[in-house]
Amino acid sequence: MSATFAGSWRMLATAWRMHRGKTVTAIFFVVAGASAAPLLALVLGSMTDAVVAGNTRVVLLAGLLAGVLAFATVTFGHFAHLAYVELAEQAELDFDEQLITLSNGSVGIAHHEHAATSDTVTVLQREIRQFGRGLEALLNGLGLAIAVGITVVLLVRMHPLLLLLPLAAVPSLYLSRRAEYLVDKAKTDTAETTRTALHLFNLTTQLPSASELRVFGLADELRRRHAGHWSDVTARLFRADLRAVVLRTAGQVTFALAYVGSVLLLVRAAVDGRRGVGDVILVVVLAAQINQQVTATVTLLRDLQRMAALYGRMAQLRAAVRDADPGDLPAPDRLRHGIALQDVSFSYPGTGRTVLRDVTVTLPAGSTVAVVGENGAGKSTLVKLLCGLYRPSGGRILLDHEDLHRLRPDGWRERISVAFQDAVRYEFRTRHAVGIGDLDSGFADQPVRDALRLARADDVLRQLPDGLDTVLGKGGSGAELSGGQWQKVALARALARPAPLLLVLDEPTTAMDPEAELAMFEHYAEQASRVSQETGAITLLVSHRFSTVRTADLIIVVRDGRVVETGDHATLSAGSGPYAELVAINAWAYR
Ligand SMILES: Nc1ncnc2c1ncn2[C@@H]1O[C@H](COP(=O)(O)OP(=O)(O)OP(=O)(O)O)[C@@H](O)[C@H]1O
Repeated sequence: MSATFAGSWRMLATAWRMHRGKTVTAIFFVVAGASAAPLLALVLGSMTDAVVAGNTRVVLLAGLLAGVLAFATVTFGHFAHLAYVELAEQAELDFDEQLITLSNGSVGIAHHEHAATSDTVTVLQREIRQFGRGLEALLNGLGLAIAVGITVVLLVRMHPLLLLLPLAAVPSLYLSRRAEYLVDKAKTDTAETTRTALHLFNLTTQLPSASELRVFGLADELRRRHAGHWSDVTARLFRADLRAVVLRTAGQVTFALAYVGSVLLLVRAAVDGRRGVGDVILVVVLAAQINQQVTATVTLLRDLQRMAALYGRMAQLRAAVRDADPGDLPAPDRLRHGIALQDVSFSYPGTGRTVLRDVTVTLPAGSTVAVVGENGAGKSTLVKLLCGLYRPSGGRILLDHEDLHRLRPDGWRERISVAFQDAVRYEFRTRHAVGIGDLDSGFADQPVRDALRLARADDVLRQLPDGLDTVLGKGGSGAELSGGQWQKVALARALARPAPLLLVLDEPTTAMDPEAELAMFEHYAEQASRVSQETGAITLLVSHRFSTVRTADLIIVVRDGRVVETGDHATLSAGSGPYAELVAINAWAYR
């Protein structure tokens, strides 16, 4: 219960933060509307007594007052609704932003790997949309508390035993809480299956997978799996809902019995002449209202508990993404020695498998380094560690003798640039899809054009109907690009950042032909070597193309998570180690 109160309090604080005037307006109308209902019962009772006594003046006055109270009961809720519905929308936006901030706010991306965190995010994405109902429940709860207070006072005046009537609501409330817990638990338990079903749904309805689905004839198979997962989720949620309904019904039956008892109590008193007809009317109306109040309380509590759970999940997420001791040193202006990996090992969170082990290698300042190895060797993982997206499970990464994790994370991120293997396709205007690589440039024409030129993407730009202002992608009037063209845009984005200390090109050019890749890389490396004289910048290339790799100052060969060889092309290819083997296979494949 204390979590529900804490959640309610936070919800009120959220509404207050969104808009004070609207919060006060909503509270006023809800409270006034709710108080009007029990007062209406009182006035109706008095009016009935006045009718029986033939007192026309009181009948008229009470009638007028009853009209005003009935108007307030019926309409004030709508006025309140106007105020809180907008508050709720603002709050939902605020939650969306918090969720985005939390998902992106940590130094690394390790929290995305934890199934529990992923499930929390899945449930939050859905529950955030319920904030409006939660806020409505909270405001109505306030009104209800006041209405119940007035009702209790009026009932006790009639007969002390009638005080038991609201108490009869307690089992109902308890059982409702239990029911809510069961439903909430079922949602958490089914979150993983829901996520899989959503993934399958996206696969079967979206463009990126459409071709493979047709070629492999996967549509029926994926539809079957999707249906299977959804049926499983639906069945489990239905079972939880069923148990919840049984519990809630049991609680309400208890109250219904108490209601009938109270009315009988007053009817007997009226028959004995101890009470007037007006009192019977008052109690009949009040008891009916209590019934509504209890039903409303049960629903309200359910919504409030759901909101409390939302705040709880938000706190869990905040704790999950909080980084242990993020560094606070500034990133260096230049690299003097380079980046040294010392006995680095790594396992992805939640897996017991070591994908990098005992990696000890130095990337000298000012050099061009190539990482080669078979699929799954650990090349991209190495890149992610260098970017600070994960912390090594063992060993250290030193930047000029300073541990990478002692640096302020955003400081280091400002000094690196990466074209990832699976680069994001930003369906933005071209100037934005490239310009976000260097937000400081303000998406101006020249830097974006320079980056596109550096990435050898001038041809892509030439065919865009509105030049830099062409929206990329399928959506609306967008221009869809080929896989290689998307890669060039991603590469331009990485190259847009001026003078990074570490530029990583993680197979960003697989869709380019080898000559184009080599020309791009040589052109870039030439420019980079000029800049790196001053800054000691390192260019790290992950590639399977030996024509490009051979130009690197240092080649690192990774196999099964270990660095098995380092050196330059001439030395390594002259030997008989893994690199020479790979070169021979490559030469044979391309002969
Ligand atoms: N997010 C992840 N969670 C768990 N394991 C992962 C994750 N990403 C990669 N791995 C595993 O780590 C190992 C190394 O993967 P990595 O992507 O670093 O290889 P790679 O050398 O870049 O391969 P490729 O040349 O195919 O891109 C693989 O066995 C892979 O299954």
